[in-house]
Amino acid sequence: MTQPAQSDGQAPRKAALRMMDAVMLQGKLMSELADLTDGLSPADRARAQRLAMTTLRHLDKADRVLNAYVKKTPPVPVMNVLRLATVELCEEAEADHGVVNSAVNAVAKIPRAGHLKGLANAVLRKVAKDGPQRWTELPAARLPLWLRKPLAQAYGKLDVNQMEAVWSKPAPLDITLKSDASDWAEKLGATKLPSGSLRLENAGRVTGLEGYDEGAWWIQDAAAAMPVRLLDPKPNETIIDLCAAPGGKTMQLAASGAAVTAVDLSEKRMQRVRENLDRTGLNAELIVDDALSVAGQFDAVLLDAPCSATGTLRRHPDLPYAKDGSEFGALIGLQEAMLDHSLSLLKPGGRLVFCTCSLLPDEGECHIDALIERRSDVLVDRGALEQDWIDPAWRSSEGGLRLRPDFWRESGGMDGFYIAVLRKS
Ligand SMILES: C[S@@+](CC[C@H](N)C(=O)[O-])C[C@H]1O[C@@H](n2cnc3c(N)ncnc32)[C@H](O)[C@@H]1O
Repeated sequence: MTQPAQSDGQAPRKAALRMMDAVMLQGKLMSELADLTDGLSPADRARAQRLAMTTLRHLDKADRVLNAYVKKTPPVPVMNVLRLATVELCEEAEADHGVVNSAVNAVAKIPRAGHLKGLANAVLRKVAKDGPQRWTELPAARLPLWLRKPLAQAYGKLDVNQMEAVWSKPAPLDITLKSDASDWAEKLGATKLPSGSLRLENAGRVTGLEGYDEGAWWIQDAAAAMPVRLLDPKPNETIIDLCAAPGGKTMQLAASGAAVTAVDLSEKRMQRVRENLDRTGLNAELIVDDALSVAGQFDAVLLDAPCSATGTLRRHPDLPYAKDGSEFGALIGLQEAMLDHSLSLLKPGGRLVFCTCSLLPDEGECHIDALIERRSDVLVDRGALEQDWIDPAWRSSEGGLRLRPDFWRESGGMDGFYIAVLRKS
């Protein structure tokens, strides 16, 4: 098979711009846009994705640099060309001449905006001259207001600044080991985090790392591995994992020796769970269905409910620009229904871990507050959070665990998550 030829650098830029336009104008997530890099070599595809992600990560900072030179904001596709070029000049320190020329040519080809190429040229020459210095003086990029406002209400502006500082850097690679009694930290040159996950800086190609092929570990953010650590699964317990794909938590549960049933609505995403279990040599019964339709009685339930994913912005800087919060009301309703249904799957005395990778209290703390009000047979298990790797300040008043991106920030932060351990009488 002939490989697509390596390009001169224009193809990745063009693809990055197509992706940014689709995120900002059509509300698409980067994960839905793989077809926009069709025909590119693997190296160009990776570069296109990196350019788009880096520009989205620093978008507000690029706008603040550009605002000094742009009097009237041009249409989004033109603005995206300017933003990409600004990030290349200021964050990536690419050569001025190539970046400016490429951007001017890109603007010339935008339908009904070609006449703005002169503006692009003038603005970017100024950015090339003064932008890199200004870049170093600016604080980390701010989130769009629709998301910044509720986070500032929940955590205060200063703490949101700290979260934004963590989000301005790419995430390290965290992995979960199949068996804790192993020397993988040493073999991989990784740091062992207090919760047991391993962290690698600049990991490179994941599939090339030692232990990947033999399934000794899997990629999982340290925060995402905490719900199962708190569920504390035991061999032969029956555990149902609701909303399981791509299966990070399913593998943790299966590795404990529990009898695991994993449920996900998406056949395509469940295929990822199958592949992950095959690679790691772990077992679980897989059911493709709506979590609200499954029946049975289990010793424990893990509910990792679908949510806004606002805790995962380090790896998904596209999310604040693809979304506007309008879908979140429906998600909050679904989470409440799933929480009630999960409790119906629990044997008396059983335990349920509810979690979301969200920073919005409406998708975490508020659910547990409301649940305690409406169910006298459910208790929040505060004792489950008495772990030496849990900072007491992470515990919230209703008894759950609030994880934030700026926790462990000296070693690279973590995903935002909410976790509560519940017991049914
Ligand atoms: C946050 S992800 C789960 C991550 C997973 N627990 C892990 O650790 O790898 C949410 C999942 O919920 C699934 N989902 C959404 N609505 C669902 C429903 N009604 N029933 C079952 N699964 C659902 C999605 O397909 C998605 O895979």
